[in-house]
Amino acid sequence: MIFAQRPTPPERGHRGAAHERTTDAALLRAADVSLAFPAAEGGAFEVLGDVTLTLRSGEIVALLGKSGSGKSTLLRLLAGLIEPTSGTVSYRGAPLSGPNPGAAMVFQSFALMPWLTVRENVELGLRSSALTRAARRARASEAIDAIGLDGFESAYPRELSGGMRQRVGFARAFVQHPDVLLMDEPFSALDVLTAENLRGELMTMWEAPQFPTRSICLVTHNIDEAVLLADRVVVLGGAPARVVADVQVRLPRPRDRRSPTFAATVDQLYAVLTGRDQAAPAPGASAGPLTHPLPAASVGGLAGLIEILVAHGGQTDLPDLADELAFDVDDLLPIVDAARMLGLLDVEGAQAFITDTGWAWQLADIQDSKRLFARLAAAHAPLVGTIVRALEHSADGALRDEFFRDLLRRGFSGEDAQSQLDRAIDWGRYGELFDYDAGTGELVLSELAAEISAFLSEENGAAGEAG
Ligand SMILES: Nc1ncnc2c1ncn2[C@@H]1O[C@H](COP(=O)(O)OP(=O)(O)OP(=O)(O)O)[C@@H](O)[C@H]1O
Repeated sequence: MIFAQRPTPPERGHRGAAHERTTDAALLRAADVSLAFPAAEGGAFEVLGDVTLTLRSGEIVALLGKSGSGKSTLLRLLAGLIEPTSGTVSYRGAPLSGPNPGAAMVFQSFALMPWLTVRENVELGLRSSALTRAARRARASEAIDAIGLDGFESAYPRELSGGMRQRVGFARAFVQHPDVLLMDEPFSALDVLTAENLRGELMTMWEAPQFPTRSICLVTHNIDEAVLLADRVVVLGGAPARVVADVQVRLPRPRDRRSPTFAATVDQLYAVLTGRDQAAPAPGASAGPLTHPLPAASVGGLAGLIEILVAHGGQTDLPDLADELAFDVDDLLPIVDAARMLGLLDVEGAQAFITDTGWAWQLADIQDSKRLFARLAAAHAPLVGTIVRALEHSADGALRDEFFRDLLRRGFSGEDAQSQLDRAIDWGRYGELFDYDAGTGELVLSELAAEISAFLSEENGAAGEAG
């Protein structure tokens, strides 16, 4: 590794090995930052709410959270690529007013220019520096060697494998000798072995005394990766997102996935990600379609999860289950959240249990299971309940999908609004609460919905009297 052999670039000064360079010095700090994007139909879509995060010299911080929790948005704020709606982001004590001068980014998609060679892509990292052409070339060669791309300087991205392309992405960041390296899911587009290899190489560089970067912030949705690489795992959750946990990983490097502490830390993070404040509201809690989105799960996915739990005797450890199914946390958690939202499943720590309702759903015949699902969806899935009520109050029990899409676009981006509606239609149709004609875009109330509504209002009335 070149960074392990060459002297430190003069402008950065010398540092000790990674474990010796940990200090309390704040390199990069987001203080009480909030960020709202304009919603598709006016209004604002609040992604981050009062998030505070400090990156200190000598540490690797992983940002973990479910899909859409605002991890990439926070990383872009730290990079100075977007401005917070409120709060400040400062680098070495100075508030940012544009791209962060001390940070370089690595992207999931590699973000290479297809018409430029490897060397030219790497030199792009220095396009705004005052270095001479010769100095740029020398720095590019150093970065290319460091990441094992020597011999490929004149190749074009299309000639390279995914792993080699991401090496170019790394070299384009390293060439800047960044104080802080910001990485947005850098390994998730690579195959398992390539990703593992590149993670190992990054850690070897990080441990080398001459590696110029003092702090790394890594966005990931992979708990295992976070525990493998980070000194601290910061979990984002909620809507708008805030920091729901900040977990120290006290394991020596290189880390052993088989160590009990590794497994215990993974379990702890699973418990945070599936915790009450992370998931949908408790059944019965008041919640709306904009504040409590439907988790990304199909009815088939829900049924599959419950069946798997039944095969495990009704209870399982979620990290073990994810391993067994070769699933990422991102694949499993939305289904777990949806099952909890509907009251089919309960989670304590990293353990998931089927509830009595879950057993009843699993054991019922097809018609009864549809009825039960309809009742659960109408009562506990806010958007499904809203659609049923809106159809009931329409003149002929029918409404165009545009009506709901417009409502959702007050709180979500256009794409997210559409996926929320698709999910609600999937759930509602399965439960035969309403039908949907994709050709005309019309949602039509079914007779069952009226029956269920009457049942639910009776139930609510009884609960009100009891309360
Ligand atoms: N430029 C934008 N305009 C409007 N909405 C946006 C924009 N960028 C992101 N969002 C929305 O903000 C939310 C958070 O997105 P972000 O990409 O930060 O989440 P994430 O946690 O990184 O998700 P993932 O793991 O799926 O990449 C999402 O709902 C996304 O649709």
